[in-house]
This record gives sequence, structure tokens and C-alpha cells, in this order.
Amino acid sequence: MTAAPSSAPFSTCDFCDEHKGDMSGSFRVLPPVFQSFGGVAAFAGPVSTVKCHEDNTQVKAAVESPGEGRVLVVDGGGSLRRALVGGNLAAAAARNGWAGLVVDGCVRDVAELNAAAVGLRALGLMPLPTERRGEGQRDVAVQIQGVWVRPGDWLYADADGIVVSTQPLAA
Ligand SMILES: O=C([O-])CC(=O)C(=O)O
Repeated sequence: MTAAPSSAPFSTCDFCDEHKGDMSGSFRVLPPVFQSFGGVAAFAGPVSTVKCHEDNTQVKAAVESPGEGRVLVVDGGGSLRRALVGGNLAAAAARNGWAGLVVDGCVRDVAELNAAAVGLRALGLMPLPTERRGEGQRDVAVQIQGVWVRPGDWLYADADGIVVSTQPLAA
């Protein structure tokens, strides 16, 4: 049993203790390449996805729509060349009830991100924004750092890491 941070209602370490023998693929762990931004340290919820490449049109549309406690997983292909989320989109995500965002790509406006009441993980900071060309896909299965994540999966992020499950996990 691992002590959870006082504010987190769950522990990814505890989930891993319980599910480390899972060979079904139902329980997955993302590689430890994400940095934590955003004003909420731990977050969880059902997954919605965006798949895009250096174009955040669909990310903007998603965070400007009701989040209903979900986590937006953005497959940006790991690109370090453009920021897919900045202060405005993080604030919109918080305002519209998204629990958090996991971005396989970069973000910008670090001070504004950290002031937003939303969880956020991303590969790093990059001040250059995208060009919005209207491209990208919504709610398709994506691969994040080689791990499949599907709309309707459950995602849990805390200070130790990020896990994904086809079923909600009991804290
Ligand atoms: O609008 C963008 O492309 C990203 C950004 O800077 C913001 O969210 O504030």
C-alpha cells in the first residue's frame, strides 16, 4: 500500500500493484515522459480523444464544448515543434468541466497553464503555436507513446504516472 498524496482520491501505484499481472491489455501504463502542468495535480475520468499533427483545431473545439468530467487525450504524434494547448485553451477546458488533458506533444504559456483549474500532462513547453487548418480527428483510437488509448477508456493521472483502463478502477 502506497501513501497517496493527501489531495488525490486514488493512487496509480496502488492500481499498478493490483493490476500488474493483467495480461489482457485492459490495464495500460503510459511511459514516464510526461511533465505536469495545470493547477490540478491529480485527475481522472473517461477518455475523449483528438488525433492531430501540429494543428490544434480539434483540440480547441473539444475544450470549448462540455467536458462533463472527461479527460481529453491528444495524440499529437509526439511532435515537439508546435504547442497544441496554451493558456486560453487550458482556461476553456477548466471552464467547460474537463477534468484534465494529456497531450502527446507540447504546450505553452506555463504561468497561465498552472493557474488553470484543470489537470495537464504534456511532453514539454514550446512557445510556437500551431496553424489552425481545420485538420484532425475526434474520438478515434489513438496511440500515445506506443500505448493504445480509446474513447471511453478511463484514465488516471497522479504524481507517479498515468494509467489507462477499459473499466473504471476502484480507489
Ligand atoms: O490558441 C492556441 O493555439 C494555443 C494557445 O496559445 C492558447 O490556448 O492560448
